[in-house]
Amino acid sequence: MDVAFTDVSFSYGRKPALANVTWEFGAGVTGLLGPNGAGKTTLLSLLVTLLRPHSGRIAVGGNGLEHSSGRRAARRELGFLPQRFSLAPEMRVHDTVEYTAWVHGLPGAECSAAAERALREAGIGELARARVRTLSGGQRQRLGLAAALAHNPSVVILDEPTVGLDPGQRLRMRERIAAIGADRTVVISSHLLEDIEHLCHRVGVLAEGRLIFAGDLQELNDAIADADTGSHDDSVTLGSRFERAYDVLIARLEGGAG
Ligand SMILES: Nc1ncnc2c1ncn2[C@@H]1O[C@H](COP(=O)(O)OP(=O)(O)OP(=O)(O)O)[C@@H](O)[C@H]1O
Repeated sequence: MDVAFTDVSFSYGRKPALANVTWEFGAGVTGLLGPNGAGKTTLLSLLVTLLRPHSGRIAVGGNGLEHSSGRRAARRELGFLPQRFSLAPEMRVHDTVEYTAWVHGLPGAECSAAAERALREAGIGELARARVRTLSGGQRQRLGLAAALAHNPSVVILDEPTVGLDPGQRLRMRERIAAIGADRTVVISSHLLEDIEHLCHRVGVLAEGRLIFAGDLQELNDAIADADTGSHDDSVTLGSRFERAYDVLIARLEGGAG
């Protein structure tokens, strides 16, 4: 299912957070990169209809979010894992996701099976009977992912899903996201390139509310290599070069765009 932003702007009061963003992506895993404060959460919040653009248009599978009927139709297709979410510690894992499926409007008789499917997809099927309070940080995060998948959405939005995870948990989360992206549209935000370079073939880069790059990973790699050292040294990870080259990259891409 395709997602399209057309000339979208948003401000918090008088403070601009997104300016004239035009960006489209479809099936597979798309990365949204940018430093803290770049506008990633704002862009994702607009996509999941928590915020409304001040100008421009967003469409999910052809449903324009400017109309209430379009927002209703889009919400059925959207699953969201926010950066921060709370869980009821005494609830069991399965019941947590079953409840989320019900909140999303699934018929009561289908919610238990939907929870089982979502937990399997998130890679924590074996924890269905566990109490939430007994889960590790990585397991909690995958429970959040299962909750986002409870109503089997076509578009899955993950806001910094690997923040605070140790390397092993990060890897398991990455594997689940890759599998989920095999037959859905997934967008994942991060301020680090490390996960994105393993997961995404398409990338958008936000800086100070503007989309300064949209393209495939190879194009980004080339732009970073040029900005960083002027050479293409494959022995250094793209992530570490991205960190070093970020300011130069922004200046070059802005220069190129202007
Ligand atoms: N509720 C709010 N009220 C006022 N300003 C806000 C609010 N939320 C975000 N901002 C500002 O809007 C800009 C974009 O913030 P946003 O959270 O979208 O960025 P981000 O890229 O997701 O950053 P982070 O990685 O730190 O979450 C920042 O300058 C931020 O300070």
